[in-house]
Amino acid sequence: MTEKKSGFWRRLFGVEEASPAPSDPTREAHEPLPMAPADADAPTEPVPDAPPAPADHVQIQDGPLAGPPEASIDFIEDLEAETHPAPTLPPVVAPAPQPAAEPDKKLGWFQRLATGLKRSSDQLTGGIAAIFTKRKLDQGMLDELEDILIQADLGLDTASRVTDALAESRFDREISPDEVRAVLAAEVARALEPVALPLVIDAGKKPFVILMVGVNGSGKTTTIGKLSQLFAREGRKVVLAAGDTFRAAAIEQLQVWGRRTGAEVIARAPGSDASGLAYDAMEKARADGADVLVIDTAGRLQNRDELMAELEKIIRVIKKIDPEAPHATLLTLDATTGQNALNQVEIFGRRAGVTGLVMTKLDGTARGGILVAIAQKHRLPVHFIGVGEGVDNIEPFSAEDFARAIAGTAAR
Ligand SMILES: Nc1nc2c(ncn2[C@@H]2O[C@H](COP(=O)(O)OP(=O)(O)OP(=O)(O)O)[C@@H](O)[C@H]2O)c(=O)[nH]1
Repeated sequence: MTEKKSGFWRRLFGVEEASPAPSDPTREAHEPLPMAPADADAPTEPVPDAPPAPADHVQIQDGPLAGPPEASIDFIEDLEAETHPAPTLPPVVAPAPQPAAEPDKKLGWFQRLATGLKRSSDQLTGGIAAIFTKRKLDQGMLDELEDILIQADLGLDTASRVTDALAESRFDREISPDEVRAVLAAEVARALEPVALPLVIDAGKKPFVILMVGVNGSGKTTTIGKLSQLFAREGRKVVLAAGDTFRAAAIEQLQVWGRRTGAEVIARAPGSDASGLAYDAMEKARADGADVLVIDTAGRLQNRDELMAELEKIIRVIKKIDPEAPHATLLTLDATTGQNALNQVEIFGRRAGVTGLVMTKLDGTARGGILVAIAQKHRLPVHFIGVGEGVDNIEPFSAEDFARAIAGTAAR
């Protein structure tokens, strides 16, 4: 099959592909990606050397923060009500732990997942249907399939595995699109299985500290709202820290989520020192006996060194109170950013010690296969995926469900 494997690269670049390193045959031979252009407009907060403010300087702002009218809570809620009717929420105070998902609830989630991944799935299944038209499987069809899988951002490794599996079992025999989709689902599940790991909240850590990091607009604050809802349903006491101190609207957005999910929100005025706020939030969450503290941070492009240094400072300050914290550092990745997400994982991983991933906005792209490429390259746990803005659009990540949804095969 060596002739087939070189097909995509030869056709694309007129050259043979580089072989993966023999020591790690499952990794892709990715060139370092070009950095995103520097965001010259992003505000740069000075990082003072002074130690963080003592706990009694905590400002918990119950009322609206100062800011333009379009950043007010009322405005945001009115706007959200207009554009996204608020989902019905359960009672916010100490709900009882939920039993395991019932079959129809599980099916409901799968349908939502399949709807969310429809663009990616349509792209793949449409391409497969066009190639596999009751003909005997030949090399040309395998090459075309490989192109489609690579265009869907699944990565060369998975694309090759799928075509190899088909070539081994079905070469020169008739094959239907359904059979190809089944092989695709199996290979995607196989690639994702090792990284589909739940976010385990260690009840022995009080609070269990989660730091959310990611580039601007990748979905940190929305994911915090969803997680807060999830934790509240599990009966946990949650505190949220509005560490995105650059944007008044981000602080207020978090306060809205806090109100909706029954979580206390620790905030300071816009422009405050983010590491000082993180310190205050740690002390307050600890004093209150919170189970989970989730710290929001300002979005930052991974190539902005001074902003990445600020993130490192936040982590250092958190460790002054609990050397083991943060217990989880979650990177939110916007699926629509495509290949740049690979670069984000690498740099945030190096600077902030990312422990797990949340991929958001999979409903907004036809190239959701990027999750598979990331899983194979970086091997970081994928805890959750986002397929919608609503508070209920979160569920622990399941490799098999994702694979079936993206390959357009039926639910289990
Ligand atoms: N369609 C869709 N939209 C999402 C999803 N997750 C987040 N969003 C939207 O993406 C936009 C940005 O989300 P935020 O949560 O504000 O992102 P952020 O990372 O906190 O942004 P910054 O504070 O600018 O760094 C909002 O309009 C969200 O509603 C998702 O899974 N699907």
